[in-house]
Amino acid sequence: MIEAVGLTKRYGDKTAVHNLSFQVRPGAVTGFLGPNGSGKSTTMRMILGLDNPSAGYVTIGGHPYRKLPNAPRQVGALLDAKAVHGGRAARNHLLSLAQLSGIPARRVDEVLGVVGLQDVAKRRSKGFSLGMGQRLGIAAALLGDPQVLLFDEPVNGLDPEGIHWVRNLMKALAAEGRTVFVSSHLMSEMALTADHLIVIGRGQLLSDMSVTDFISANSADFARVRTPDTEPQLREKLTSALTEAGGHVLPEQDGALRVTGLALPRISDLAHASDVRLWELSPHQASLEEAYMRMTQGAVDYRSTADQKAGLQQPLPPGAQPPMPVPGQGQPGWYAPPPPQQGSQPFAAPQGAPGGAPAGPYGAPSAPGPVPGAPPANPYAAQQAPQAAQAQPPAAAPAPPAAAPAPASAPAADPTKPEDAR
Ligand SMILES: Nc1ncnc2c1ncn2[C@@H]1O[C@H](COP(=O)(O)OP(=O)(O)OP(=O)(O)O)[C@@H](O)[C@H]1O
Repeated sequence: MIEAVGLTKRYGDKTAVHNLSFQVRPGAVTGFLGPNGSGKSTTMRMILGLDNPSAGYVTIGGHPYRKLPNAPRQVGALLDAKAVHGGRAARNHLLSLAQLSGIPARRVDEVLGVVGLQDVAKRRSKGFSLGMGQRLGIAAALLGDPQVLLFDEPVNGLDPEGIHWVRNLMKALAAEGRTVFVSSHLMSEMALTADHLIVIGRGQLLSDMSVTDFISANSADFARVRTPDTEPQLREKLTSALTEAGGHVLPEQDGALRVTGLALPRISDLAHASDVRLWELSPHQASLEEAYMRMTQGAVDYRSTADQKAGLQQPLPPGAQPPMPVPGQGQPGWYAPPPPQQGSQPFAAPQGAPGGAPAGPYGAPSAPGPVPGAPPANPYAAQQAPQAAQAQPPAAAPAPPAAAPAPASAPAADPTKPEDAR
């Protein structure tokens, strides 16, 4: 088990991680989610003893990483897949790591097979694609057959088949009773892979719960209501009636209304009592992706000036920043999620539940191609530059920081800067 207590990391004026406490248990995949710059890599580096906490502590199996006897046999990590000697053949890279930790050479060939790199084992890794680099990094993490595994963005650069394989690998490792801690930006991917989620924003804990609970606590049911386009006054009339009845009404881009806080039959009755005809009254549920974005919205450091999430958010006064989310209460100013109790919404059953893909043996990297039942891609995934990611078992060498520091002042208001300025 990994346990963090009051973990804090400051770099000068910048607090990268603030008073973070959580546990990562064995036998489950725990997803570690947060926007860019929220402190995921910093937390992982502290877990692996590569950075010292400014306050608090973190242990693995009750010991700080640096005090673990034969740590590479107990903990494996993929932090930055580019942290390899590019001139070395893949097999030789793994062999040198194995020799440093007293791991027999036959294990190198085993892990090459597990990640599907056996045919390119003699090729220099500098010619590897991003996906091959990730696989090599995962091989390095598995080398010591450790009980505890940390993966920082393991699916970065992988094609759908690779993503599917990583998903099944994580699940299989957890099913063997190992502790698997995986960071990602992709809520949709984590919903399929993880059993438990830890969500942070600006270094602070926003959520620590099972995926199932996260879905029921954060996926907001809402109704779409449309009045005749030809009579805009009916829309106004209905908006007033629904608001007076305690509903929360926001305009959709196509002229419909998005209503939360009122059941469908009640909306229908209110429309009838107000003498408003309806062209549409339909149940909907916000996706998990939306729920995650709602939760982390106030904790996003880098945002495009053309914000695709605008439709989810209530208008803010000019120049105002969204407030930080309050743990357990969601994001102020966003569509309010329903209260977490079950059955309070008469419409729309939860969708996007985890476990969409069947678990498979992790020694089969050539998994079937398209991911069945995979949710739509995160619209932000395409905006993010592929991140340098690298693999390296923690004992191999003191790792350089996995991510370069961001500029001291967040470029949120600067349209000349990319969304992820690092
Ligand atoms: N060595 C460092 N010196 C100064 N600031 C740093 C350093 N490392 C990280 N930071 C800052 O700490 C914050 C958290 O960074 P971190 O890399 O941990 O976030 P992250 O959640 O992993 O981000 P991403 O998802 O983009 O990889 C950022 O604002 C970053 O700029």
